[in-house]
Amino acid sequence: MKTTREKLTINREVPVIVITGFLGSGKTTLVNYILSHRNGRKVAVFVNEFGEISIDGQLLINVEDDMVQLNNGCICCTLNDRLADTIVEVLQRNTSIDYLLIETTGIADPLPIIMTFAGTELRKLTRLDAIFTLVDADTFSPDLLANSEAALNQIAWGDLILLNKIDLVSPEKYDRIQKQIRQLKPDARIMTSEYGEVPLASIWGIEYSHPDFGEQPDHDHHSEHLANDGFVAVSFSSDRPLSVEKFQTFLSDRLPTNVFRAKGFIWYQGNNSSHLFQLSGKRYQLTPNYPRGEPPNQLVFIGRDLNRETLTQDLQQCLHEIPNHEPRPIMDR
Ligand SMILES: Nc1nc2c(ncn2[C@@H]2O[C@H](COP(=O)(O)OP(=O)(O)OP(=O)(O)O)[C@@H](O)[C@H]2O)c(=O)[nH]1
Repeated sequence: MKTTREKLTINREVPVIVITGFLGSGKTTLVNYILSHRNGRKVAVFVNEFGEISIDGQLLINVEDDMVQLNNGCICCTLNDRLADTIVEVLQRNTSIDYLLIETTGIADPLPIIMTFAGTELRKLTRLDAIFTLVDADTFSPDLLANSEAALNQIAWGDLILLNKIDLVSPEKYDRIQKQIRQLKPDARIMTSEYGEVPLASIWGIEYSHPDFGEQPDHDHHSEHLANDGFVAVSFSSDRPLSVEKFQTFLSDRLPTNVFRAKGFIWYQGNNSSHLFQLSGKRYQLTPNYPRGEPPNQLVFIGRDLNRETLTQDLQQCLHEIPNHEPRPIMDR
């Protein structure tokens, strides 16, 4: 790691925006909004996803060269060192980058990430401008904070709390959530948004965060939140189409109540294109006409104490049966 950094000769601090927030709160939506309003700025995006299959990476707009996917682990714990190395590599490769945008997983504790910027050699190369914490106004409840250390720390460390999905809540619920957030963080800057649409003046050139933890010893800023919060991701992929009826029945009758978030691409029998499937809390949404990737069915389910085997079997049961079909291997984890 040190060797790579020693080679780097940039004498400016590249501003960094960290986008955090609980599962399904709207982080990817906000990243896309920011990217579509970057006005010529060169933005490198780092996307961290929980689960082996990258879905968010496929949903981001126009970032082919300057997007780095950090999968199968969480940058606030197992991938922490890799994040620092990868950032150095990207800055080295592309010295004209104006901004770094980091999208955390929904179960990330932002503190170790802040420490990566503020307490390692990265503080000489980057400047942590802002930590945006998205809160899903629809699914938010004080229970979430009581049961998830990550959700609590996301609010505690956010420079700006973005109360997103405001279209889904009544003014009374909105007032209640605001009060609940202020109980935790009395001086919170709170903004509201629909689909991450925020005034651009609140994004570029904001210098909210100035933490300086001094140089920290390596490996000193890992988090135990995954073990504490008990979240697991179950990924499923298949190159056989799903039966619409069977998948709908699965969603209404068999989907475990402890699934908090699901996302991915699904291909129904008889369709040429895929659907984007998004489930957050109790709501789900299917958006048609997504290009069929390989394999065309890619799904990730995230929740607490999920029974991997049962969920995988249930999804396999949703596949369309082709008469005399020779079973092909299904990649599941
Ligand atoms: N009604 C409504 N839906 C929204 C809004 N913002 C985002 N969504 C939807 O919420 C779902 C989750 O949004 P994402 O942007 O993928 O959320 P995320 O925080 O990246 O989710 P993770 O992948 O779990 O980290 C998608 O179906 C979005 O279209 C909003 O303001 N209102």
